[in-house]
Amino acid sequence: MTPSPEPAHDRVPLAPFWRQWSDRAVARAPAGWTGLIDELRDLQDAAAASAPPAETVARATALLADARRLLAAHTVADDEQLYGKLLRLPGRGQTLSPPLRLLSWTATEIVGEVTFGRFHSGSNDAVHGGAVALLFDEALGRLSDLDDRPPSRTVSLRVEFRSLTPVGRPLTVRARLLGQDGRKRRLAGVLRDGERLCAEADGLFLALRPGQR
Ligand SMILES: CCCCCCCCCCCCCCCC(=O)SCCNC(=O)CCNC(=O)[C@H](O)C(C)(C)COP(=O)(O)OP(=O)(O)OC[C@H]1O[C@@H](n2cnc3c(N)ncnc32)[C@H](O)[C@@H]1OP(=O)(O)O
Repeated sequence: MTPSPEPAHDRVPLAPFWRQWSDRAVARAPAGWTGLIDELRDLQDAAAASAPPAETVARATALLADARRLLAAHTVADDEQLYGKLLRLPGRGQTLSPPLRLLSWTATEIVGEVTFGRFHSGSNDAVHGGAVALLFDEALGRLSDLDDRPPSRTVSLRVEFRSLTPVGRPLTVRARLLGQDGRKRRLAGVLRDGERLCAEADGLFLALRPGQR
């Protein structure tokens, strides 16, 4: 299959480890795989936003159970899964966090755009705080491992919620690498709705030792 990467994402430099990880998943992904993931994301938003009558609930539940059985018949080990591994796509082929569309990047800073759907709403059309933290983990994690830096893992992530983060609007996320000390990388991020600051974060990421899992 050929998931068509957005032009900007296609140019993001991937370190050898991640290139191999992603290319292997791309090579194994069947035709239509990214369409399935997009449908799943839209389904999550539609379910969160709906208040259907009982007949619709029964029909949708049966359809979902059918789809679940179809997929479960092809369960593979974590190493073999495709979900989340398509690094050249904004959403990486996963639905846990909303697609992060990179607009620009250097070795020490990325700027991206993200739109949270109803699935990530807490209440008041505002994004759940845990989903905001998830976005920061994703954005800081991508910058931490960008270019030729070895893979890292989040050790700590602190989020300050400055104002409500709206659902359904394109937001800007900016992540910066503040410094590196051996295996330790300090990163910071801000999330804005236009000029308004929604949240900011700082995180510590630790590069894995060779062979470390
Ligand atoms: C399109 C572009 C794509 C680019 C391509 C990117 C692809 C990528 C995409 C994925 C983007 C998603 C990104 C999600 C990333 C996760 O969410 S990772 C999952 C969440 N994190 C975890 O589960 C971590 C769990 N913890 C661990 O696994 C282990 O504790 C760790 C992190 C491996 C560290 O263990 P270790 O190697 O044994 O390290 P250890 O010797 O304990 O500590 C090393 C140093 O760190 C310090 N340290 C350890 N913990 C702490 C702490 N909490 N606070 C301060 N210092 C600490 C130690 O004091 C020590 O310092 P020194 O003594 O060396 O000065």
